[in-house]
Amino acid sequence: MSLQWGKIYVTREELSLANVLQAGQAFRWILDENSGEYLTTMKIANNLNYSVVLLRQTDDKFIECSTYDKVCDLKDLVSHFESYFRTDVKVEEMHANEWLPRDPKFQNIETHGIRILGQEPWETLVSFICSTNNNISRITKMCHALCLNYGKKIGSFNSTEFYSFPSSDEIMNKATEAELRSLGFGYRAKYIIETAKRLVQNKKENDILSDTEFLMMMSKSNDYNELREHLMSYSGIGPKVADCICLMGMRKDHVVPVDVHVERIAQRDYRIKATNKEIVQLRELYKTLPITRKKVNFQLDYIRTSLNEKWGPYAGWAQGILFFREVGGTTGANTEGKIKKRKNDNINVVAEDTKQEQMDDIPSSKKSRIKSEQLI
Ligand SMILES: Nc1nc2[nH]c(O)nc2c(=O)[nH]1
Repeated sequence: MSLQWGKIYVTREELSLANVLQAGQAFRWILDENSGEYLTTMKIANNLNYSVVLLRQTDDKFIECSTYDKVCDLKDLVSHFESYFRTDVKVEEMHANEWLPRDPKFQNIETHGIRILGQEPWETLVSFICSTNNNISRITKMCHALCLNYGKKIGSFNSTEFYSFPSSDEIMNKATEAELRSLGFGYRAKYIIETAKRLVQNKKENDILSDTEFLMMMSKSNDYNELREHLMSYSGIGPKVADCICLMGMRKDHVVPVDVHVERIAQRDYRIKATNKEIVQLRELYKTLPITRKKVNFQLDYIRTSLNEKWGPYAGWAQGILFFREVGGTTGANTEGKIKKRKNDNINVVAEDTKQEQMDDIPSSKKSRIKSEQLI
């Protein structure tokens, strides 16, 4: 099949597909190791149905995008990916004009072509429920299992089958907790079922059919604290997961998700620690937000607000760069159905020693060690 490709003009310093698509933000991109193309399914433009899309980066000045089903013209596809990759945000400019003047530590920090994605919020929400106490390899496996078992088949290309990401209705109607447990979701099985049911109920009460539309409505009509309160009302969503959804699924660029890795950075590099007085102030702030008050860890929340103040309106992007530096590495699916750890794109970086481990082929006795190394 001959494909037509559209060009998105963005340099490799601003966007490295290898460092962004399989590095802990998105979990459903599949790499064709022969062609170097990345494939997944997405809803394009205003289309309600999923299409198979392809991306490649063969030049340092642009990336290229295509789709098998020609769901829209190339101009609209290019616009879709400009929005997905948030090309309106210039990371090099942010580094020079926002982060470096506010934080001299950015003098020694390269951006590695990393940027925050503008993903579909429902898929982001479910993916980050799966991310709790988990590594990229297993999150990837879970996201693909959801699509294979509960999504719609979109097509089969070069013997790889592609599925949509299941809606909350599809999960509610087709999945059970026991089945998800048998697919390897562990305790997250219950969270996914309960969350899908609540979202179906919320959509019904608001007379909205689409998960994307409901979550975007919540995102637009609430300030950050209220939005986080809403997100944390779903089963399995705590402050870190809620903040990842805000940042990577709702374009809340200032939000800094704080997990053990960011806590380590904050304490080691910035000596951030809340005093009792600061904790009391946060408690007071959350007086009208009972779920936040219950679920939040005040020390971690203080780190979140401190880093947000330090790095400014695009603090979440600064976190993304430090997170990649701290946790490192890319891991994702290939067209043979294997999940592999890969080398980072070494744009102005010394490549890390990333052995091409096939996670699925590693004996389970060793897996627990690898899992704990890669928890994100
Ligand atoms: N940029 C980030 N990616 C992430 N993945 C994940 O699971 N957590 C994070 C995060 O905090 N930042």
